[in-house]
Amino acid sequence: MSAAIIDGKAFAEGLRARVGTAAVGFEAKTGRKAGLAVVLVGEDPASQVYVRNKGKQTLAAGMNSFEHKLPADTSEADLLAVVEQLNNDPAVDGILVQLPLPAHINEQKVIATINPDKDVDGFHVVNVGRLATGLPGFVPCTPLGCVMLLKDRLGSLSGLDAVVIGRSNIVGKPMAQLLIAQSCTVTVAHSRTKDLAEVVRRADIVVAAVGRPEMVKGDWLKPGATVIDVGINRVSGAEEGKTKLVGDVDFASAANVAGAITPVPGGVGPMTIAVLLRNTIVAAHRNAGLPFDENAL
Ligand SMILES: NC(=O)C1=CN([C@@H]2O[C@H](COP(=O)(O)OP(=O)(O)OC[C@H]3O[C@@H](n4cnc5c(N)ncnc54)[C@H](OP(=O)(O)O)[C@@H]3O)[C@@H](O)[C@H]2O)C=CC1
Ligand SMILES: Nc1nc(=O)c2c([nH]1)NC[C@@H]1CN(c3ccc(C(=O)N[C@@H](CCC(=O)O)C(=O)O)cc3)C=[N+]21
Repeated sequence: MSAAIIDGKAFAEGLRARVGTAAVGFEAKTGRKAGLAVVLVGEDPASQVYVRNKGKQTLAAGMNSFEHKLPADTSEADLLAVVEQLNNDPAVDGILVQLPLPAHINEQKVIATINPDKDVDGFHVVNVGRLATGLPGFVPCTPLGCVMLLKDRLGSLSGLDAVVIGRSNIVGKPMAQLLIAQSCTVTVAHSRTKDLAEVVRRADIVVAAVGRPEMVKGDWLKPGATVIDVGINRVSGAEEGKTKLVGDVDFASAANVAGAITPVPGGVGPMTIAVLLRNTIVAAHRNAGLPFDENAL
């Protein structure tokens, strides 16, 4: 193995500590804690773990955590009413509705109901538009976390060739927007891309957000490339009956060719939660009309 390991877990710890300091300052100025509301519909075990981790880390950063767990058969109208109530609650600065939602609920309708100024996930069309046009708004947590790791590692990204594999609204597309804003030359690959390995071989920066365990192999990479593995795939482990997490990149072969690579777990995942807390403290200050230098976080 020759690649440096990009320690997302350590970077996320530092970011959460800085958010915690800002949260103390917010409470001193306003007399109340910043608050994040997380809404979970249904009992998907993985989602329950994420929501529990978010709640714990929110409290640890000195903010209030409001968890709304609704049964899987909750109607769309009832969910929209919960979102409206959170929009109108002055103790709530950020709202996250855990995705995916059960099939009978229209996700776009739910996202459209969230007040864009409390949309700490950055999924509302208003925030998507703000990102695309370079206006201040909220940027989706996972891609913003990826850019933070890239800038920490590489400094300026200007002029670098970046390939994003995946074009989802929550990772691939906002990732491409952020890399354009960093002056990368960006290629977005997806399931219809011809000769993906050749496309990836051109890249100085590879971001894999596919959802296919260990798909990207070491011999697809330009030597020295920086590899950000967004994938979270639970697969059967070495021991009978046990599972483990792997990314979308075949870590063992990629680490022989890449210059630097994020591990799974311990890479992008912890950054996602830390950026969620960051977005929440930013939302709290903005909505209270308080000045705040978010670039200092
Ligand atoms: N670490 C974290 O914090 C987070 C991790 N994730 C993880 O990231 C991964 C991606 O998530 P998400 O974006 O929501 O997934 P989606 O399923 O929404 O999107 C997957 C994308 O990958 C593309 N794709 C699928 N198969 C191939 C293939 N064989 N070759 C090239 N492209 C392909 C799809 O192409 P097409 O559009 O043509 O169908 C699509 O654009 C998942 O593993 C997910 O668990 C997600 C969010 C946060
Ligand atoms: N509205 C919404 N916003 C999201 O941001 C959102 C979502 N819905 N739905 C699901 C995905 C996925 N996601 C992750 C968050 C943390 C880890 C994480 O902490 N991962 C740890 C490991 C966790 C474990 O061991 O299971 C790691 O990679 O080290 C992973 C994935 C956020 N998502």
